[in-house]
Amino acid sequence: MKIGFIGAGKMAQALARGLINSGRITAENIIASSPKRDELFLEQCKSMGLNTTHENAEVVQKSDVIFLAVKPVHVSKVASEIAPALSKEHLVVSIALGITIRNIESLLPTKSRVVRVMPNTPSVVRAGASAFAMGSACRDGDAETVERLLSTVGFAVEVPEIQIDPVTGLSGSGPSYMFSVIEGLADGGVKVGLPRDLAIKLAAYTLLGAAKMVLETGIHPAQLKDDVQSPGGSSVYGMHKLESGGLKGILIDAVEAATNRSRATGDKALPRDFRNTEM
Ligand SMILES: NC(=O)C1=CN([C@@H]2O[C@H](COP(=O)(O)OP(=O)(O)OC[C@H]3O[C@@H](n4cnc5c(N)ncnc54)[C@H](OP(=O)(O)O)[C@@H]3O)[C@@H](O)[C@H]2O)C=CC1
Ligand SMILES: O=C(O)[C@@H]1CCC=N1
Repeated sequence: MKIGFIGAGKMAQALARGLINSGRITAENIIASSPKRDELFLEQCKSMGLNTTHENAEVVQKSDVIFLAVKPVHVSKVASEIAPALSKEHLVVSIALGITIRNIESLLPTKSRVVRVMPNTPSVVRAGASAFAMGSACRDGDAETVERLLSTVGFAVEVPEIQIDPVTGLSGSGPSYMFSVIEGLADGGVKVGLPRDLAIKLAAYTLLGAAKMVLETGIHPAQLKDDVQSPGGSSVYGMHKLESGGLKGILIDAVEAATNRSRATGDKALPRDFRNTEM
């Protein structure tokens, strides 16, 4: 299978690197494009062994599966550039924030096979979490193709499209929240006397271990939390501080705010005069 990325930025590179590291796709079967001004991203792709180009249409010509990995504001322009090169044999996978399948379909030739995916950057270490929703012209087997691709870089699940904005608020944006949690825990460790590099490692392993316990034991996180807190012990004192600061409430607010931002971005990122050309 030949994979193309239109947009060679952070998320495209995370997916490409994860795919290559999985051993299932080789770098020479991946091509990425970016505008001429963007030499840095393309140089990074070249150093991974990917084919690169400044022409978006070339990505389409050389790929079976084409990831639209550009910011939402660029989707409409990119769609108009690739539309003439698209055929019904291509699968177009959009990872753009907020942009609905209906809107992407309306920018491409009729019956274009479109999938909307919300991945996340831990795909780079094959610990990603992606959700995807299928477009109206997708064929039998397309969902399996997407699931197979995404599950080589982590967890992948098909959802109704209405859930993609909430997924964006949680797992799409979530790594940024968790990096801040690691940074904050590490700052705490440094404050009480740990060396910085050790504090960062301990914080990261703590998140990794907690996440693995949730996934591998199937036990509810509240029970796992209770199991750490001895009566009158240290953890409940720490927890009291976190809840005094409204930890769970602030996390809920964060997911909701990011979800709403995704919805609002989709509303305004595309021009009103959607094109709909014949294939
Ligand atoms: N980063 C993340 O964690 C995640 C991002 N996403 C989504 O993925 C998409 C890309 O995000 P991200 O990788 O972070 O962004 P980046 O800015 O890192 O990458 C976007 C890339 O698209 C290029 N680009 C801009 N215009 C065009 C064009 N006309 N044709 C081809 N390429 C173009 C940019 O070039 P230049 O820099 O020169 O403009 C850049 O290389 C966004 O829609 C984002 O919402 C989804 C999930 C997670
Ligand atoms: O913040 C963003 O725009 C993208 C979408 C999800 C994660 N990053």
